[in-house]
Amino acid sequence: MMSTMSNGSEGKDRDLVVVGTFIHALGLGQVEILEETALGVRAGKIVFIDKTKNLADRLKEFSITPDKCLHLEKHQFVIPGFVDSHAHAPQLPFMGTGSDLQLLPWLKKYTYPTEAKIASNHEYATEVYKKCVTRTLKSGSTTVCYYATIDVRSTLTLVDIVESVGQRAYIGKVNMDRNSPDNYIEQTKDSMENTRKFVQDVIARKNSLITPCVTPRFAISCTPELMAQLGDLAQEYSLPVQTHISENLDEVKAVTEMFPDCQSYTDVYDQAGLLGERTVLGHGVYLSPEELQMLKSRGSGISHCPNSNFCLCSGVLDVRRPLQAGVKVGLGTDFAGGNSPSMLDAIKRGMEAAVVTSLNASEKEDGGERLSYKDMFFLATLGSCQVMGLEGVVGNFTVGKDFDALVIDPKADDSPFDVFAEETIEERFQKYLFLGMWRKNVRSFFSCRH
Ligand SMILES: O=c1[nH]c(=O)c2nc[nH]c2[nH]1
Ligand SMILES: [Zn+2]
Repeated sequence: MMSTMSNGSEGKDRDLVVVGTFIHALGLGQVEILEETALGVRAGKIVFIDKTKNLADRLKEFSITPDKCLHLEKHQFVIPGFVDSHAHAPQLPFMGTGSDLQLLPWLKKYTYPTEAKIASNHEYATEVYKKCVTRTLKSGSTTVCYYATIDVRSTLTLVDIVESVGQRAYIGKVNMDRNSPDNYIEQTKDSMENTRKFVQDVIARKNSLITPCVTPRFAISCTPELMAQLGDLAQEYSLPVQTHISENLDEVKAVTEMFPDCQSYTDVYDQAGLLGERTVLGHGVYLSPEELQMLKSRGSGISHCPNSNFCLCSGVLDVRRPLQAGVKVGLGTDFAGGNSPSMLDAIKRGMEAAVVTSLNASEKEDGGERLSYKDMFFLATLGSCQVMGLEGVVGNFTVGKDFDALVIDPKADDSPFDVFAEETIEERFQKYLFLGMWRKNVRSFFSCRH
């Protein structure tokens, strides 16, 4: 059901015009359906979007020959590639297991041993990362914000693999200099030196699709000294930052006790200079109104990870709270805390979280209307882009942005849902979001150069 259209590495300079139906989000709750539309791409960028009836004029204007036009079938439609704003590449081996524990014991029992094995066994790391990137790409995530491990060599291998398939990614070498197992911990000095080495290596590749991301794991596993130096590094190289915040009550309590001089969990990161306009904070379930105000003033955003919040019994984020506070929000899979690499799954879990939070809200604290599938689609595309600072690059179909898209075919062989002549495009689109399957319904990706 999912198909990918590739601009192909050799095709980056080629012209392409896609003719058919396009569906994208313009903002929260705002989904636009463009039927009988022609979208022109030159050197990977969208150069025009017009009604099909004006196609001949547009081809002339851009000196494009008709053989460059790809006419989609009536039942197919194009959506932006999904943007997974929070994923752990080395956790793939245990995805789908380990939901018996909550966050802190889960890290000890499942996560750290798996990540330590990947950090010390390069062959294994290569196998896991190849499988991981294949999974995310086949799920329709053309952009991913990845955590790797503390090891530079294998994290660079993840960069190689992501580069080889043309996925867009932020990739972070994880930093951990305390409260971690003896075989999976760094000295502060080594952590910084290795991070700088990693950053410089990735920048030297000059691949505009891949950005090194400063990645202190979370406040519990990083000293204030390390976090402050990482904040300086992010500023020195103008880098994005990713970390976890306020995911689980035991975690929040531990952070509060560890940092008595900070006003809040958010203040811990603020004091370290880690809160900027491209800071992606995973979870944010228990943030206070004051913390949300601080995030808004710093321009930092939250990656909502509903699947992981359910699987690890962390809690249920009422996404309306950060949104109403003016904080940017995107959607993430957070595998293997979450048990799926698919953003279609994240959308479904996000809908479930929206139901739970609206049922739980008392009349007095009514947060407004329950979020809709349109809101979830926004979070999974443009919302995640806003959090990652990529809203000017991808996330929807706008002239000047990169053409980064999935061609959805509801009638693909073995499609997990049925279509009927009388249904509207919008109904078919909803069916895809709730019943579609990543590998079956996507026919091709655009902008992934593989
Ligand atoms: O969901 C999570 N996954 C992790 O790997 C992690 N590390 C710190 N906090 C975390 N939360
Ligand atoms: Zn995570």
